[in-house]
Amino acid sequence: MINFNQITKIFKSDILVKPFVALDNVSFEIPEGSMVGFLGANGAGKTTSLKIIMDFIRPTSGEVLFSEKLGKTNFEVFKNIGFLPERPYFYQNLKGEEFLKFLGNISDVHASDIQQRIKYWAPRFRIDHALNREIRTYSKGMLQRIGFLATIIHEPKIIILDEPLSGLDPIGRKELKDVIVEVHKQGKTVFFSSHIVPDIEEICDRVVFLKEGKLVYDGSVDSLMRQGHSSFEIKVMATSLPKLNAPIQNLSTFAGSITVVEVMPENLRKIIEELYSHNLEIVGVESKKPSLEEIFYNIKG
Ligand SMILES: Nc1ncnc2c1ncn2[C@@H]1O[C@H](COP(=O)(O)OP(=O)(O)OP(=O)(O)O)[C@@H](O)[C@H]1O
Repeated sequence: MINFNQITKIFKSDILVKPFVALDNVSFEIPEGSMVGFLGANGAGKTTSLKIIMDFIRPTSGEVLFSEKLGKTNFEVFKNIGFLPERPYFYQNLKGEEFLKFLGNISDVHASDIQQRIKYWAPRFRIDHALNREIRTYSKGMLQRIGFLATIIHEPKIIILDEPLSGLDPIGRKELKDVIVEVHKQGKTVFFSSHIVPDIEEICDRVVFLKEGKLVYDGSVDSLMRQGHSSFEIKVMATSLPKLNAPIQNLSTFAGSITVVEVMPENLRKIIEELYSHNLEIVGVESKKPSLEEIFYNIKG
């Protein structure tokens, strides 16, 4: 649906300051119907990429290609994108409902459609109870939810959210993730940036990972998870172990009387045989899959 194609962005703020390469020949895709997490540490280039997609800034080289399903002209394309910036501006004196109506109006949505969409979405966004209150009284979680609702009031085909979950407590994050999932289930393509891997692992089917302005990964969460090597943990009833010949990954003691030996699958049998040959009692063997976070830590940029 959106193809970010060989984009480089160099910031040159001053003739005396060295130009800064914020994005270095980055390409990735946002396929139609997908939920894509855009991952990267602070300063990796996520916001810069989103600004380029939204045409707020121009790339130094490369181009953003939009599928015809989004529209044939720039005007049509951007009408089909809902964007929630990292720090959205809210009219504090407006009530929630007035704010949504205002935004629906400037997006040319018919008044009866705005009303119908508010009626449908507000309870799902758990904001219906506060629509008659001024926005100044909203919590951060409520602001994020009404901001997100505002981005879908004109029924765009794709929704782009810049760090929507940052600064929210666990309950606020769960509530917002629930509505992101709900909106995606209704057929919308979703692209959101985050630096929190478990959030992406939980709800996304694809992930784009940037590290210091370079693309490290663009693909499905499943195939990335398969790249992580599973290991096994063998729990042995002993406070220490004799020297073992087969290679082990890690050794730790647990509850003062159990030693946990981590081994790769190909060494599991050899280690078990060695432990038995020393008359040690094995009390458990468990497969240990790395989390997406552990896999990312190990990816080289
Ligand atoms: N206008 C600018 N002029 C110079 N450098 C800039 C400009 N905008 C961004 N940068 C630099 O580009 C790099 C990428 O910034 P960007 O905001 O895209 O990162 P990010 O991945 O969104 O990080 P965060 O998670 O902190 O928002 C940073 O080092 C930033 O300082």
